[in-house]
Amino acid sequence: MTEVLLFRGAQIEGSGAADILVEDGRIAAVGPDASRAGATVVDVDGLLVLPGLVDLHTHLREPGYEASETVLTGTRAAAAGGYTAVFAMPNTSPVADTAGVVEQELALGEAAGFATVQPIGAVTVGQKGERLAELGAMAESRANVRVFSDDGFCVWDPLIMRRALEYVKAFDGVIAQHAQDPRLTEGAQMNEGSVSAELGLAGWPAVAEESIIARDVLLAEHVGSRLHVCHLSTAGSVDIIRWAKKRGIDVTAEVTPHHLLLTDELVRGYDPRFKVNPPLRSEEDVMAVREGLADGTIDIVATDHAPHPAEAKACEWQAAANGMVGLESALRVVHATMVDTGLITWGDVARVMSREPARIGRLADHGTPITAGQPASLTFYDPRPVRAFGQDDLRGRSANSPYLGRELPGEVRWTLHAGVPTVADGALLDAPGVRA
Ligand SMILES: NC(=O)N[C@@H](CC(=O)O)C(=O)O
Repeated sequence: MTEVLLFRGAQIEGSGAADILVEDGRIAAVGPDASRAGATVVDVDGLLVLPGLVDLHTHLREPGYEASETVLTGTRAAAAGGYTAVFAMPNTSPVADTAGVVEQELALGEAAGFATVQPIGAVTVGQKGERLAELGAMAESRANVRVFSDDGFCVWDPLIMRRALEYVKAFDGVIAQHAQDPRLTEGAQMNEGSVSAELGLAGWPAVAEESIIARDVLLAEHVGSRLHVCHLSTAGSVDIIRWAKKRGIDVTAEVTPHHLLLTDELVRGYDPRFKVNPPLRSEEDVMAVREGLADGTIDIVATDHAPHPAEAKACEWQAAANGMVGLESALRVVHATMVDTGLITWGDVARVMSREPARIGRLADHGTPITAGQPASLTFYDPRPVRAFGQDDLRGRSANSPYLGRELPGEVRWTLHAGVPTVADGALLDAPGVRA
């Protein structure tokens, strides 16, 4: 028996303040006067309640790269950021390209208990892009995989991409493409533009992303399958997705918090914390991805949480690894860039950070409405404080955050994973449900 919790005075977007009673992993009642004898009462006056956040793009690094992150440390970081489910990218060692590895990943998530871990399977064996992995076996495994990606690498071969799109139709799967033409980005170090020209760093042109997206939406249309585009970062990519959706192509797209906020101007300081794939782009691109998210062209925000150990970043720019951690900061960055700017509402935040990622990934029990009978995976967020993002905010194993020292609004106060607190009163718990 878990604790019965009564949250008093939570703000639900569109319906004002309400009390939320949580019992046995579910929302037992919602209303102005929900109550239960013996319930622990929690005053959440002034806090917003959101469906628990769902990240469609997390690198958990285990198995194989435990110096960067483990399933336990990564899901603790997730909980701290208000997430109750993460989709784990397959670029582990071994690569998650068989039923055995995705089932191992699932079991590690269940053992950790901080968030639901839904494995993503690799599209090709070893993510080498040469032949299809056992997509069907991963789909039929206990991990019930529906999202497949070679993220970190592009499924560059158009015939393999076509076959993958065709294959996953049988079980309503989706191919999540890392859109990057490898030839056009050989040796690339940063966005190709005026800053790269000035700094003399090899450029990573927008067209390397856009040409793959253009090809893939046409392939998805041709075979009548479902495509998801990972971490879209350029104005041209937004235009292509807008065009494809208008045409009725079954495509969805994600943007990362960092591409909503940061630009390639930051590379001038040569601080490898700002080195990421795809690279930080121009101000014009940032404005275009914000607009794309606001008008529904871009469906979701996904973190691309990519932890790296200190030594992979404490070196000169060219030698540094690509990637930024993002789970702990994502909601605050979306708050700053999209809500405080008036581009979207909190109801939209629930859609782009919970409901739609769960729907795209076909994940049950997440992104559900905040009504009686639904699973109690919830995030209580205080939008009022504004403070600098600091080391204390980082709860995973790696510290490669681009936001350290930057003022950001908001604070996650409570995270409930299936009714069990993982964050209580602003503090990440040592073990789920164990409060001091
Ligand atoms: N997004 C990143 O910058 N890094 C990713 C993989 C990748 O997409 O290169 C990682 O796994 O580190």
